[in-house]
Amino acid sequence: MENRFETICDIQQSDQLGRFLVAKRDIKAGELILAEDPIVVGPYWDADISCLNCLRPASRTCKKCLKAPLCRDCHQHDAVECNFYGNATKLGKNFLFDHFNTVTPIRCLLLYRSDRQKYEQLMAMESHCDSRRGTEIWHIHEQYVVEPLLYEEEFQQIDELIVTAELLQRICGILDVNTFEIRGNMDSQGVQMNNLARGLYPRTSLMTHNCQTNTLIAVDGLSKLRLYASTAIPAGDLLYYNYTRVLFSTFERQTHLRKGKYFICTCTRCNDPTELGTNLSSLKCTKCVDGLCVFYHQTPKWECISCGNQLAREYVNQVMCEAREDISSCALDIRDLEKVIGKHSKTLNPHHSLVLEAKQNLAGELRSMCMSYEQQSVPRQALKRKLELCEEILQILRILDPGISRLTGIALYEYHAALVDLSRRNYDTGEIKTLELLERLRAAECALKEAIGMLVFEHRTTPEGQLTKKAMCELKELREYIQKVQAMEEDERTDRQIRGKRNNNTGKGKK
Ligand SMILES: C[S@@+](CC[C@H](N)C(=O)[O-])C[C@H]1O[C@@H](n2cnc3c(N)ncnc32)[C@H](O)[C@@H]1O
Repeated sequence: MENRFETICDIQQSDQLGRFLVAKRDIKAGELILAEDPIVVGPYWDADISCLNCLRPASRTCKKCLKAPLCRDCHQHDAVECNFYGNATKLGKNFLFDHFNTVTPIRCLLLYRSDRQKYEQLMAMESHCDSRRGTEIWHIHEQYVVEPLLYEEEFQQIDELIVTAELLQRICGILDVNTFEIRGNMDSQGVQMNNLARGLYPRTSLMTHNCQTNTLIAVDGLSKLRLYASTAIPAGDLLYYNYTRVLFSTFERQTHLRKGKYFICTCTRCNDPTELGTNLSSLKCTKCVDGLCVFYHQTPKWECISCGNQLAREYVNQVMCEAREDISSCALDIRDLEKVIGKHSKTLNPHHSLVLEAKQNLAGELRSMCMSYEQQSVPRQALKRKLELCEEILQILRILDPGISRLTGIALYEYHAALVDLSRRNYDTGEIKTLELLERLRAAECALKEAIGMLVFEHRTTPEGQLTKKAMCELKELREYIQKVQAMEEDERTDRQIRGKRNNNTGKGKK
C-alpha cells in the first residue's frame, strides 16, 4: 500500500499552500489512491464522556488504571495509555471525567513514548499557532486543555519531552486543522454505535482544499481511511479534498475556512459570484422579475445579473438574518418546512443554501413519512414532492460535487425510491399506462445503479455502506419487477396488434 501511494502521488511544497499532494500519473475515477490508519484517534471536542476503547457512552472506569472511562462491554484500552494513567498515582481518579477534552491531546503526547516516528509525523503537521495566538479558540484551549494538564505534575514531562503551554497549543492547533471525522460502526440493526471520533491521517491530511473536490474519503468502523479519486485526475494535477460543506454558500464556506483552517479559498467556485451557475448564494432582485443578485467581492457589491440593480448591504443582511433564524429554528414538520421554504424563496434564490437546507430537511421528513405508511397508502402528494426535491438537489450536486459523490449517491437512491413508488401509484390509479410505467422504472433502475456505483466505496459498517447493501437488494427486486412489467407490456402490445388487425379485417369486410 505504501508503494501504491508513492507511485501515484508526490508530496510537494509551496509558500502559499504548504505541503500538498500531486498526481504522479493519470488516476482513474474510482481508483484507490491510498489506505491509511490514523496515528491518533480520539473523541471530538466537547464530546460526551465516552469509552476510551470504543467511544460508546462510558459507564465505568478501567479496573487497571482506575482513571479511564470505559463502556460496559470493554475491559481494556490502549496499553500505553492505560500504563501511563496507572502510573500517574498523583492524578485524581476523576481527572478524565472532569477534563474529557484532554483525552485526544494526551494521546498525541503519548505518541512520544509509544512511537517516536508517529510523534514526528504529528509534529510536522500544520498548527497555525501564529494565527490562533490570542484568539477565542486559543483561550478556550488554554482553559480546557493547557491549564488542567499543566496543573498536574504527571503531565509536565513525558520521558524526555518537556510539556509546555506552547506545545499543547500546537497540538490543539494540529488537531483542529488536520483531523478527519470518523463515524462509528452500525450494529446489526443498523443503529449507529459509537460516538463521533476524530483521527489524524498524516498523508491524507496533506491534501489541499478545493470547494470542488477530486477525491472521495471513506473511513471504516475500524478507522481505516481509504482515499479514492472521485473524478479522473490527470498527471500533474493537485489532489483536492473539500474541507467544508458542498451545500454551504460562499460566505459560509469562506468563513469556515478562514476561521477554522486559516486561509482564504480562491477556487473557481469561490471566484464565481454565481457559484458555477448554481446561484447558491444569490438573492432575488427587488426590481426585475427573474433577476438574481450576486455578490462581487472585489468591488464589493450585490448586483442583479439581469438588470444591474444593486441591493443595499442592510437589506441583504436583514433578509439573510431572517432566513437563517427561521430556517434554523423551524421544527422538523412538513407543513412548517413548506411554509418557511415558501416565505424565503420570495427573497432568496430558491436554490439558496439556506432554502436548500430547509428543502433537505423536508426531503428527510417526507422520507420518514413514506416509510411510516403502508406502500399503497403513502400520500401521492408526498411522493411527488420528494421526487421534485431529489431532482432539484441532484441538479445542484452534479455541478458542485461532480464525479463519485456520497451526497449524490444518497440523493440518487432517494430519487429512485420516490420514482418507483410514485410510478406504481400512478399506474394503479390508471394515470399512466404500462409503457410509461416501464420507462419510469427503467429510469429508476439507472438512478439506482448509479447510486450503487457511488456508494460502493463506503465500508459496510457505515450508514452509507448499509444503504449500499439495501440498494443492491432493491436493484435485484426492481429488475424482477421490470421484467414482469415488460412482459405485461409485450402482452398488451400483441393484444393491440391482434385487435388492430381484426379491426382492419372487419373494416375491409365492410367495404
Ligand atoms: C490539512 S492541512 C494541509 C497540509 C498542509 N499544507 C501542510 O503543509 O501540512 C490544511 C492547511 O493547508 C493549507 N491549505 C490547504 N488548502 C489550501 C488552499 N486551497 N489555499 C491555501 N492554503 C491551503 C492551509 O494552511 C490549511 O490550514
